[in-house]
Amino acid sequence: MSVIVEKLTKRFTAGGSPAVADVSFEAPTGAITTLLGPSGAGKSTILRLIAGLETSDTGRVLIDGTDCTELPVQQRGIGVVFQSYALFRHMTVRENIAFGLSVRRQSKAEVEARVDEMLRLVQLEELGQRTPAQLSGGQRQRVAFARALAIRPRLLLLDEPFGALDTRVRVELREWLHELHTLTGVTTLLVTHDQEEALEISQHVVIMSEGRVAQAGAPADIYDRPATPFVASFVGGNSMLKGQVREGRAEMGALIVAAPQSAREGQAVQAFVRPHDIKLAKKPAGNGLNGNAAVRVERLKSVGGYVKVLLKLPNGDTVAVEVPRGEFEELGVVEGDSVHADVRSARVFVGDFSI
Ligand SMILES: Nc1ncnc2c1ncn2[C@@H]1O[C@H](COP(=O)(O)OP(=O)(O)OP(=O)(O)O)[C@@H](O)[C@H]1O
Repeated sequence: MSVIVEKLTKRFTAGGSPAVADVSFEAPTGAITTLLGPSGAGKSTILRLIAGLETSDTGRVLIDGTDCTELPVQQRGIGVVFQSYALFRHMTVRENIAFGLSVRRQSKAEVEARVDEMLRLVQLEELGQRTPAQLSGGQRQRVAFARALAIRPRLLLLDEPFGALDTRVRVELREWLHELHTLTGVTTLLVTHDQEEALEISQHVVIMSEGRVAQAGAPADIYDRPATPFVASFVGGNSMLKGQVREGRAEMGALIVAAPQSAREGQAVQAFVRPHDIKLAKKPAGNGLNGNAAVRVERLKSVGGYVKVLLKLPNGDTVAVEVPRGEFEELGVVEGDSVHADVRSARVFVGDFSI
């Protein structure tokens, strides 16, 4: 069941700036689509508009080709999981999962069978008689998924479902959700502000900024070809460098990369460089445009299998580089040293821009 959002606009205060402004996108059938963006970008509001929990000022929501804009929440066939567990505290896990089913007038045996199936699906077969207070945060969230999926929704909406959990559980559950989705195949729309989660888990990403869609596409597309300075600054951990076009090249202090073909002499540029796209060497490499750029190692930080190197350019700009630990040891530099930096690739934007 695909979801098509057409020109949705929502203002919470008359005359104020819209929380969602003329938003259109498609969430493809059977895929996980992520709405990714900073806080206040309008992600949750879009999800609530699709669920029918808010009414839009203008625009339409089509689920599998049917206009659902006016349809009451219960008739949309949607399962929702929020960040806060929203489980009933006085009910057992089984009762929580059965909740939506009982309302649908199914026989007791049918309900019990479906609850068993859901408990197996979320791997909590042993915990059906516990109450939410007797579960860990991760387990509670799995119950919330079981409850949302029990009604056989045609669409699953997830609003920061792992937002309240610690990093380790969050990463585990991300993998778990991926497997769950492979088993169920339910069209899913996930709201997150965590780009790693978005890039890892989804087949389609919609980047939001200030109530609007900044870019939509496959995760690799967005990562490799950010369409605007905002997207480049938000995704990929890029460092941003300012500079100018000179002789067909974008010069940012000591670092130089090829300028886009449309660039004219003297134009301002903004270059976004990913942390693994700078090659460091003790001696000038001489094979890149800027193989001889000497820059200062400002700070070093070892993080697991790689080392984060913060470089300071002669113009005062800083650039973050990630070097695999083995490579770093061969490089043999300490804070305060000078190294030669070669930018292997950068995304360059020319002209007037704002982030
Ligand atoms: N019920 C409401 N009443 C008034 N303003 C609201 C309401 N809900 C959201 N907003 C405003 O709409 C804008 C978008 O909020 P929304 O929660 O959709 O953003 P978000 O991208 O999901 O952010 P977050 O990640 O922080 O949840 C914000 O400026 C927010 O303050």
